[in-house]
Amino acid sequence: MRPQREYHIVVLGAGGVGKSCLTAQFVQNVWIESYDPTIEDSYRKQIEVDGRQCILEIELYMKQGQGFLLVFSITSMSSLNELSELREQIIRIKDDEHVPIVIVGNKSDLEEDRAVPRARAFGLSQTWGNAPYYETSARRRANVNEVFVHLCRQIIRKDLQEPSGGVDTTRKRDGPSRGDRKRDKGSGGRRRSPCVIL
Ligand SMILES: Nc1nc2c(ncn2[C@@H]2O[C@H](COP(=O)(O)OP(=O)(O)OP(=O)(O)O)[C@@H](O)[C@H]2O)c(=O)[nH]1
Repeated sequence: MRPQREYHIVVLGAGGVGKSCLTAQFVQNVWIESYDPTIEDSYRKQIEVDGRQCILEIELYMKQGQGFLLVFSITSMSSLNELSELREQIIRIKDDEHVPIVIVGNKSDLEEDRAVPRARAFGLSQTWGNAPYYETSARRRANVNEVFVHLCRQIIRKDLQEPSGGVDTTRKRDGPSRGDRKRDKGSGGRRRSPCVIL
């Protein structure tokens, strides 16, 4: 079997778009109506992508992230508009125009409240060099695996071109626990708060 690699993913987007719910669905297969920060500490997931075992770990720090899920809510145009600035920050911080990004329009179960036409989000994805665009529902667990797998696949592809990208899975982790980070978020405001999976 191919060796395991560990990849760092960052989930970003405006407050309330569903970052925590998407993550909980992906990692734990649960729908959390009202997010409870106390169950956060086991977020780390091993998946197989194209025959490779990958450990996904979501990081708080953009600098560490190798792939980014940029999440908005299809019920909020402003949440889509916030993504452009986030992408610029990512490119600046990573110093890489081609950093793996997947755009995620969450809350697709709320079609009747849609404020972002699909074509609008798709248009944005095209201006970002055809970044993949998915509509997801954390509530219905629609397209949840797909966004993480697609992002992981992009990271793998990049990792194969620039092999220093992945992280040795035996390395020691440092930094605060996910719970600490989530609590910090409360004092730092809701905008652009990352969802951290460890
Ligand atoms: N209908 C619907 N509601 C959702 C979905 N995903 C999340 N929500 C709701 O949206 C609200 C915010 O979800 P969170 O996952 O906490 O959002 P977040 O982006 O992590 O928000 P912050 O922690 O503030 O950054 C919650 O009330 C969820 O129940 C979805 O797919 N469909």
